[in-house]
Amino acid sequence: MKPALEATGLGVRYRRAWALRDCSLSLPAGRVAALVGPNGAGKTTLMHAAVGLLRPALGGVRVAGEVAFVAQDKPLYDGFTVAEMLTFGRRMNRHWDDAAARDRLAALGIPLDRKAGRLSGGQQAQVAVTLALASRPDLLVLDEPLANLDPLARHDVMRSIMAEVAGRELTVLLSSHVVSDLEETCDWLIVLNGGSLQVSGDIEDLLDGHFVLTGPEEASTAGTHVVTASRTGRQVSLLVRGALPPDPRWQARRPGLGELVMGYLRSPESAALPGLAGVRA
Ligand SMILES: Nc1ncnc2c1ncn2[C@@H]1O[C@H](COP(=O)(O)OP(=O)(O)OP(=O)(O)O)[C@@H](O)[C@H]1O
Repeated sequence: MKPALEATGLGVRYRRAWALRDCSLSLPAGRVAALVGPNGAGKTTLMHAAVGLLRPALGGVRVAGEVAFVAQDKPLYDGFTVAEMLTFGRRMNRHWDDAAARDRLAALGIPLDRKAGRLSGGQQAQVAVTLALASRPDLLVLDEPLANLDPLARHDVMRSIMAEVAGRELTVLLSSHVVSDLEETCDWLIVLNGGSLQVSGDIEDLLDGHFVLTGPEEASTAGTHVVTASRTGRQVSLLVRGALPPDPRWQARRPGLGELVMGYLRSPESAALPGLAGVRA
C-alpha cells in the first residue's frame, strides 16, 4: 500500500539555519502517528513541509490524497461564528460532511452562533478538529491539538479522532509534548531532535525491540546497543536496543513509551530508523 506520507532527504532551513536535516521517513496509511521532540526540534517545520506551507531546500515530502491541517496557534478566525466557519468549509471543500460536523458540535455543546474568539481554548481546539475532520481528509495533520485542553477534553479529542480512524481510511499525524496523552491512541512514533530524525516506527515493534536493564555498572553490555545510560550509586539503568546481553546480573524489562522517548531524547546521537536495521547506536 502507498504510504500516507513519505519524506526523502528532507531539508528545510530558515535563512541560514537548518531546522530539519536529511529527514527520510515513511508513514503507512491508516496509522495514528505521534510526532514528539523538544522545543525547536523541527516538528512544526516537518508538518508545514508536509502540508505544503513551506518549500524544502533539499529533498521532498509527498502525501497521498487530501490533507487537512490544524495549526498550533489560532487555527480559527476570531470574528467568525462557528456557523459561518461551517458555511465557509462547505463552500471550500468538495467532500464536506456538514451533518457529521454539526452532530459533533452539538454533542460537544458548542453553540453555532458563538464567535470563535468567544469560545474557550478547549472549545476552539474542538471546533478546529471538527472542521478539519469535516473536509474528509486522507491525512489529518494536527500541530499540538491538545495543548490548551483539560485532561478530560484531551481524552475526548483523542477518542473522537480514534473513532474517525476506525470508521474509515484516515491517517493522523499529531505532535505533542505529553507522551502519556499518546500512549493509548497512537500506533506509530516519530521522534525529532535538533532538526534530525531519531526514531520512526511502529510503537509495539519499537517497544518489543528495546529493554530497560538494571544492574551493577561492571556488568557486560556485549552484544547489545546502548541507547542511553543513567547511574544511581553503583547501579546503572540502561535503555538498550536489540538482543539481551548474556550477563545474568542484568534485570531486564520492556520499556514504556515515555521511557523509550526520553531515552532517545537524552541521547541525540542514537537513532532507531528503518533502513538502519536498528543498528546505529
Ligand atoms: N519562521 C521562522 N524563522 C526562523 N527560524 C524559525 C522559524 N520557524 C522555526 N524556526 C526555527 O526552526 C527550528 C525548528 O522550529 P519548529 O517550530 O519546527 O520546532 P518545534 O519542534 O515545532 O518546536 P515547539 O515544540 O517549540 O513548537 C527552531 O530552531 C526554530 O527557532
